[in-house]
Amino acid sequence: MDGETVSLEAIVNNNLSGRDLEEFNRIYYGRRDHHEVKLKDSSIAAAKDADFEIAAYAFPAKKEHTRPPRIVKVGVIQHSIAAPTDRPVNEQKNAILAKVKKIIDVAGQEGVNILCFQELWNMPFAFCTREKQPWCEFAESAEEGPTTRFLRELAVKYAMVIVSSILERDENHADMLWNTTVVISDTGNVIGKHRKNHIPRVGDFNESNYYMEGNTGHPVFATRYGKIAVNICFGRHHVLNWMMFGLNGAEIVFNPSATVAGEAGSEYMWNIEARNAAITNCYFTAAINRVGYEEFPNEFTSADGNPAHKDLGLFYGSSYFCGPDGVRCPGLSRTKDGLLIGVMDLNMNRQIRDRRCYYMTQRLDMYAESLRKVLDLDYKPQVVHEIEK
Ligand SMILES: NC(=O)NCCC(=O)O
Repeated sequence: MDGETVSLEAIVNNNLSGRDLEEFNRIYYGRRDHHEVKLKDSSIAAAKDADFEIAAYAFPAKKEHTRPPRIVKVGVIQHSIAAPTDRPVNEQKNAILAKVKKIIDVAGQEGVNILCFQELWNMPFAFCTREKQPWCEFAESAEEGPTTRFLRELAVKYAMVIVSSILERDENHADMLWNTTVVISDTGNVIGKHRKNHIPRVGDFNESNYYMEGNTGHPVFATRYGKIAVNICFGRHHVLNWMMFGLNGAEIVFNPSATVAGEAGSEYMWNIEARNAAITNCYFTAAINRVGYEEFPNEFTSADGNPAHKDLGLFYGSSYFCGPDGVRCPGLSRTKDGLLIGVMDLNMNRQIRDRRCYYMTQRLDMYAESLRKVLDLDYKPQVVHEIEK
């Protein structure tokens, strides 16, 4: 990935210093100082060895009289694929698992409590191709498949909740495929799963050829470390999707994604959407994207007049966290594998809710009534015209 911009942060840090940099940080990130958290020397060495970036930031809340702090260490991993896409399915999958295990081990040693990966992390994002073979063979059972079994052991070993986005094959329902995120408890049990609610039909994202819109609603998983939910990739463009997780009590919402720099993925929106969701819903968000180019054996087009091509473009990484106050940390790089850790005091959610009253001022009743009317076949938009006199 020579020649690619490394990150927005690199551009800013290479060009600003002193008061200008502080002012940029205050206005853009929401605070002058990123509250960097010190990492173990062994983690830094392991990251260097395995060639991934590692960074950690704190999101402290105010001290309260009646509740102790609720500090949770949250980790997200972004990574590229690990073997060419023309290799046998299991070779490709095992290569990714082996590579990512090194990052999970570092997260475990850093005491990460909840860890989330990018969208469909154990396979190439092959849905651009529209080919069914061999890509459908990456699908596995959410509860009993090899990826879940692999992670269950690590969840127990590190007392870590793991949020794993995979291509699911539901053998109990006629072998159907789903884009599913599995939530594995620190006990090693599968707490539950959520299926992607909004399936893209844009650019090369031809996912609707493979799976349908999810049927699991907006579940919030009550883990030992906090209540979490998953808004899978394209769902980040849908504000009501984010809202429902908040209404169901989510304290942290993960957005495992696979998105590219072009119009279909809209890199300029990436830094806004999960951040806006954190603000309007007063919860923490974690946006996680894939990294690198994934070239497929056969060319494909997207019926947009552009020449046929073999890859979707650059998956630009840039994973980040945002707090309910809208303060975010620097993102990981656009080009490199990475582990980002956020040390979050979940007390901040209620503190911000009390202060800003966004839930209290929400007017759900008014919107429920308006939405009911919009769904009527004979709905007329509420547009007021000037009356000519
Ligand atoms: N994976 C996925 O839903 N990508 C769609 C493109 C985007 O909006 O990011």
